[in-house]
Amino acid sequence: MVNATSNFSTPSMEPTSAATPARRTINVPSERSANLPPANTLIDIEQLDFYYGAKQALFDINLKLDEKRVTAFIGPSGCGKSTLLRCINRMNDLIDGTAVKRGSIKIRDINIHRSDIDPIELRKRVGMVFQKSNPFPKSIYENITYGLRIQGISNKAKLDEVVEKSLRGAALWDEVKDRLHESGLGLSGGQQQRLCIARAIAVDPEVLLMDEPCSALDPIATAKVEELIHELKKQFTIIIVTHSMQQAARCSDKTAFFYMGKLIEYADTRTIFMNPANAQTEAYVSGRFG
Ligand SMILES: Nc1ncnc2c1ncn2[C@@H]1O[C@H](COP(=O)(O)OP(=O)(O)OP(=O)(O)O)[C@@H](O)[C@H]1O
Repeated sequence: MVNATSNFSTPSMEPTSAATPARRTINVPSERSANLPPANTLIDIEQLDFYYGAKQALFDINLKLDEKRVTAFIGPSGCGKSTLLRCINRMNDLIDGTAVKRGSIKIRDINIHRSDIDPIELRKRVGMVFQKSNPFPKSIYENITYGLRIQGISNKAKLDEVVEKSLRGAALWDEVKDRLHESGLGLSGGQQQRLCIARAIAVDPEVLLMDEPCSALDPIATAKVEELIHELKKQFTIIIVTHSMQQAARCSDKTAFFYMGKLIEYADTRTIFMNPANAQTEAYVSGRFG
């Protein structure tokens, strides 16, 4: 996936001593440059305040997410990355007491909280892949076709076509083409995660939200999913929450850094890791907190 890389250490703000932890060195692929051609905004988040009951979890988030690019959300535990991700397909609606109290999220200029928007339809357009792979206890074939069958599609030729296309899209076809009718639970952890990605893309979404999709995977399975993300962005807009700075640097075109429910800095990934504007971002990406 990645050809050339440039090594760097973030410039020091203070001398490293026994009292200060060693700084991280992040490799940012040279293709993650600021020279990407401009992209259209697909998702426009404005002045978003989000609450769990009385507790405010997101404060005045303003963020424009590019179409057919990969954006990484990074920041220390509890800063609101997953909350914001789940706002984008209204998954938080499923949690009692949650509310967007101010602001908006628009996808292609349509406010996703408009009264005529059906959250189930929205989630077809904005698919999600979770930290822990969660295949249904069904065959590989049925996992992929589940969403289509719910939509009333039962034509076998059509279902076969989508199964092959989705599994190829998730770089899993060659590994499972001879066992499509065996249980998805019989696959390895990495294969199960790619099966979940195949299931998500089978309904042809525009956006894929990925919440720490590799955190339960070994390095080889992680590398496969990262390679896949690189391929998938040709077709989908991808937003990935990750705790791995290396993963954000390898996979994403833009990175948003959050701290305590606020968006601190958002820029192309190379800038965030090599030349962040904000001292908190610099401290986080260089490993001095979080
Ligand atoms: N279901 C919930 N009910 C109440 N508070 C919640 C709920 N989910 C998250 N929170 C709170 O909202 C804040 C943001 O949490 P969130 O999970 O979005 O952070 P995060 O950056 O994704 O963290 P992590 O990296 O640990 O997954 C935290 O203070 C968290 O405790």
